[in-house]
Order: sequence, then C-alpha cells, then structure tokens
Amino acid sequence: MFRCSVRLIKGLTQITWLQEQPVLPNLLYRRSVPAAYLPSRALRVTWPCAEEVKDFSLTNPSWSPNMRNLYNKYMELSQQESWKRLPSYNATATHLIEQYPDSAKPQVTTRLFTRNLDVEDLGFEYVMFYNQAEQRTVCSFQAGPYLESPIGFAHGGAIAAIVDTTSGACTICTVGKVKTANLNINYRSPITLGSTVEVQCRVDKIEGRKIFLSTEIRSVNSQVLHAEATALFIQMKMSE
Ligand SMILES: CCCCCCCCCC(=O)SCCNC(=O)CCNC(=O)[C@H](O)C(C)(C)COP(=O)(O)OP(=O)(O)OC[C@H]1O[C@@H](n2cnc3c(N)ncnc32)[C@H](O)[C@@H]1OP(=O)(O)O
Repeated sequence: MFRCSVRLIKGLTQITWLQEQPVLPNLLYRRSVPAAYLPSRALRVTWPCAEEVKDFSLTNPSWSPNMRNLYNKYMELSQQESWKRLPSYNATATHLIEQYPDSAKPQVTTRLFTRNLDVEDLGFEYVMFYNQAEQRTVCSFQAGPYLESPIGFAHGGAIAAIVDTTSGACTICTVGKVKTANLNINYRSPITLGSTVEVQCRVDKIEGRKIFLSTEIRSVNSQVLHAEATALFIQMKMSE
C-alpha cells in the first residue's frame, strides 16, 4: 500500500510534467461532442499507478534523424497554431476527445495495438499531428524490426495499421468516436525496416455519419510513393 502510494506520488509528478508539454489531452479539438457519447463499459479503464502514463509521441533515443526532423518541422508549425501534436498512450485513443482525457490512463489487461511493446525501437515508432482547419493528419512513422514481413521490409498489415491509426485519429479529432468500416490500400513500394516515412491523411468528405478519407505514405523527400489508401469511417450512434 505504502509502495503504491509512493509510486502514485511519483506518477502525479509525471502528470504535472506532462501538463507542461505543448499539447495536452484536455486541449484537444472536439469541443461539442454530445453528452450521449459516453464511453461504453468496454472503454472504461483502470489506473493502478499513475507513473505508468507515458506519452509515446515524444522523441526517444531510437528515433532516426529523419523522424526527429519531421517531428521538429511539425512542432515548429505547431507554434503557429496550424498543427497540433497528438499525444499517444498505450491505452485507448479516446483521450483525443475532450470529454475523455482520463482514458489516457493505462489499462491492466488491454493495449492499443500500435503501442503494445514496452521497449522502444522494435515496433511502431510514430508521432501524429492534426491540422483542424484543414482536417488533415500527418504521421511520421519509423517501422521497427518486429514489423517485418518480406525480409528487410515492413509487413503489409503493419502498414495498414498505421494507415488506420492515422486516418482514425484524423476522423476522431474531426467528428468524435468512430469505427473503421472500409480500408483500401494499394502498396506501391516496400518500406525498408528502420526507415522513416511520412503518412499524409485528409478528410475528403462527410456525408451524415460517413467520413471518407484518403491517405498517402511517402518517403520523407516525397519522391517515393509507398502506399495510397482510402478509408470510410462511421460515426458512432448517440447510444454507443
Ligand atoms: C491516437 C490513436 C488513434 C487510433 C485510431 C484507431 C482507429 C481504428 C478504428 C478501428 O480500427 S475500429 C475496428 C475495426 N472496425 C470494426 O470492427 C467495425 C466493424 N463494423 C461495425 O461495427 C459496423 O458495421 C459499423 C459501425 C462500421 C457500421 O454499423 P452501423 O450500424 O453503425 O451503420 P450502418 O450499417 O447503419 O451504416 C451506416 C451507413 O454507412 C454505410 N456503411 C456501413 N458499412 C459500410 C462499408 N463497410 N462500406 C460502405 N458503406 C458502409 C451504410 O451503407 C450506411 O450508409 P447510408 O447511411 O448511406 O445508408
């Protein structure tokens, strides 16, 4: 009990530090999600010890120079208010909706798929930025060695996951809670493990509860098109 209290105090220190970062969960973008959009029972999380909260979208030593350059570029743009870095936790993504900042708290039994490793460098290293005015998301993605499929290259499923995540984050920030209904990907050029690519996603149109998006994955110099995708997300009903 005493040990956990000490850890909780350490954790609260960490939360205070998190709140000094340039972008916070409670500053995020959706200002008018209807109250009926309450999290389902399945989305509720427990928070055993606060020190486990970690924002995975901050730089770490495993990031390549290209990852850092893209991060710095969009952090600079964030100073001018056009882009916001999206915090990223290993719990659910619902912290992107203003009503649920607490959902960043770590869970005991489940993890967000793209943040399921405890070590850095091996899996999905990524940071996303959202442009509210343009309804666009960019993601700087470094594919780690545990994402291999053909020798030396990233698995198509891992690429699909980063497309789903980037377009999902874009949609959540634009309209609130959604589910992926359709994802179409054309793989144009393999992504070398360890390399950094830029994922660019935008909302094309919104028709009622249907949100249509398109995504491109390119090399950081934009010369190589690795994949292009379209997605359809469905906004959750008021009762969900
Ligand atoms: C920071 C980290 C951010 C991470 C973000 C990650 C985001 C990842 C999100 C996911 O991966 S969610 C998991 C994968 N997706 C699923 O498991 C969804 C499974 N499918 C469902 O739950 C339902 O089918 C769905 C919620 C998508 C739709 O069911 P609904 O009952 O809410 O809608 P409905 O079937 O009434 O359809 C509404 C409209 O969408 C259309 N629609 C639904 N599914 C479609 C489809 N697959 N293709 C084309 N249109 C579709 C449907 O025709 C209709 O069009 P109209 O309004 O014009 O009549």
